[in-house]
Amino acid sequence: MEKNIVSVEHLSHKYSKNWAIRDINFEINQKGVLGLLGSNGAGKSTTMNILCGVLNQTEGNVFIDGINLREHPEQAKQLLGFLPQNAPLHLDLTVDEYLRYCAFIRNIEKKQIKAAVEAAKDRCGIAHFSQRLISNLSGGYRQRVGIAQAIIHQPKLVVLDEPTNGLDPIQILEVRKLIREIAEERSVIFSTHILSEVQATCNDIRMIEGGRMVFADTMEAFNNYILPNSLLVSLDNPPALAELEAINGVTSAELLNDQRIRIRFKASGTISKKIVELSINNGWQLTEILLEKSSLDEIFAQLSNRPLR
Ligand SMILES: Nc1ncnc2c1ncn2[C@@H]1O[C@H](COP(=O)(O)OP(=O)(O)OP(=O)(O)O)[C@@H](O)[C@H]1O
Repeated sequence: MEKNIVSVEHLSHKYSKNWAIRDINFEINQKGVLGLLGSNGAGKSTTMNILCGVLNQTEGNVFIDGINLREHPEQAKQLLGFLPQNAPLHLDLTVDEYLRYCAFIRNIEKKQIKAAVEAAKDRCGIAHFSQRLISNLSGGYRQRVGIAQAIIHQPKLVVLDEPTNGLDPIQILEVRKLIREIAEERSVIFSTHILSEVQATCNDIRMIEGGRMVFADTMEAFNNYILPNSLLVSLDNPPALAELEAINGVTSAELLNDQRIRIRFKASGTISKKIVELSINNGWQLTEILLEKSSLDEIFAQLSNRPLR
């Protein structure tokens, strides 16, 4: 069986007196994209910084390809590339100068630096900007340069902290595509507070809220978990709530005002159809029907109260 590229065991960190993360545990496979989702202040950057050896944890262990990061930092860090939230770019250097410098500090042999720089530029689609000053690149291209420095030494794991922050919608799509491409050859973990970002890019998801892990599973399991389970209906001639609650699959009906009702139901795709049919047959005069989607805050609240698998 393949070894996990990352194992995080009982990780906790405290800044002065306050715990930022508590008892975080997860593992990452050798390939694919893992999304670390959490609202602002949830503990994503703290986790990422520890994972990359930039911050020393208060408790727990991180293993990169089986190597204890704290005990053997140099060996473990050779296996990973990191793009922090604020990309460590030197704006007054050209793309080539900067990447050559990154290759040098990554201890790539002198005679292999040119090839490493070319390969990273090709992978990230920036070869045509080799001689351009980084200060003259757009946000999306700067981020590509940031990703290029993270993969210049061909690491097995790439860690990206909020890599699409501050980009425009087209740049976001391009950076997401690049992330998926570089994950074909290695494992990528990236953090974000945007749910749709994880849904669009990741195979697996880990959610942190209030410093604790509240969800750890595949993207598919997550999407099934957050399927809508309530409907808002407006009826000009509504029946008694008990009549709605008697419909097979409905778990509750709540009157919001004279005509608006929230109907909660067990996972099933047929409830809306049934309500429309019953409205026609019974003269309830349906004027509006919509599936309610949970907000990210609601999802976090639900998940925080749910035991981890
Ligand atoms: N250097 C620090 N000193 C003290 N407290 C800190 C420090 N860095 C982070 N914190 C606190 O730790 C908690 C977790 O912060 P962290 O930056 O890890 O969260 P995050 O999920 O990355 O948030 P964001 O998306 O806003 O960057 C927050 O309450 C934050 O205020």
